Amino acid sequence: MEAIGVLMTCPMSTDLEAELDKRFKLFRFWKFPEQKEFLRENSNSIRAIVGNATAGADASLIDSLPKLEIISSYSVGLDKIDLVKCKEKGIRVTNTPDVLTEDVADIAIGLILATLRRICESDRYVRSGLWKLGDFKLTTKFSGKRVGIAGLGRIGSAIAKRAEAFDCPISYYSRSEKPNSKYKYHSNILDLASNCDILVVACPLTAETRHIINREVIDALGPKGVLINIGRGPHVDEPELVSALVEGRLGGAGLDVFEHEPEVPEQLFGLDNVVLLPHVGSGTWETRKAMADLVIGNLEAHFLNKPLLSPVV
Ligand SMILES: O=C(O)C(=O)CO
Repeated sequence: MEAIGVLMTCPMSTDLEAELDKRFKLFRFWKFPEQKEFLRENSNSIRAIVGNATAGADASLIDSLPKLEIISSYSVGLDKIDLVKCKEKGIRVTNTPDVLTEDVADIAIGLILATLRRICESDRYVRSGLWKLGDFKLTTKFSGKRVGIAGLGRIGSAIAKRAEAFDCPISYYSRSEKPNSKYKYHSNILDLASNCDILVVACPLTAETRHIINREVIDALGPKGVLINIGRGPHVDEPELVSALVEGRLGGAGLDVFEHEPEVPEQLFGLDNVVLLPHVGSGTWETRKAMADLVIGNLEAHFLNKPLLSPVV
């Protein structure tokens, strides 16, 4: 397979790069400042793309690669890939489901605890020597709080399972009710937000779910409510979120993703009721290795004419 050209869209894992280098002819797209010229020269040798949650494959990249057969994404989310175009052109698409579910659900619970119990602020309190001047302020209990989940897929369900261990009543919103779920279903996000203390965004980003967390939803969650986002930044109308937090109309937020990441609104930096993470939901050695194995496994399966391991298209 050494002659098969694989285009990696951005830096994502040096281990994955090394493994791809061993098996394929790997092109590192980000190393070519003149990308148009690069594509003119190399488009006929590229048969696969490896993308991720930062850089996938839009219609123009797909159209510029006449020999493209498969996009193997180093992510579960597919919002950076033009799936309609792939279907039209018969290009296969794979992602990395399941292997990252536990890590992302763990980080959601971590964000809830860090936000309610002010773990990051407490840490800063100790480091800065303030403890010697007096005890830290009281914080908010997590156990027993009503947890609402937008999107009860693999990750949403894993978050629900974890929150159950904290004795939290769980409810959820999704496009349709899950027939076998024991959790309370709300057919719209506004009802969910009005009936929970902590709202967790765990759905895929689509045209339908873009800005699903808007001003109305934030106001329904209210000054004691907390928003947790481990989905995608564009699920949230970010300027509305920032103004609600600054004005005290929302109780707090724990965010792993941002609308224009890695740009983060600076108004958030001064707020102690907000915990900010640099999109690290799946960022453990164990999970990233499993994701890399899946990316390679899918490419090898495709080029050996075997069934794909995690096909989407
Ligand atoms: O896999 C994804 O889509 C991620 O965002 C990982 O955190």
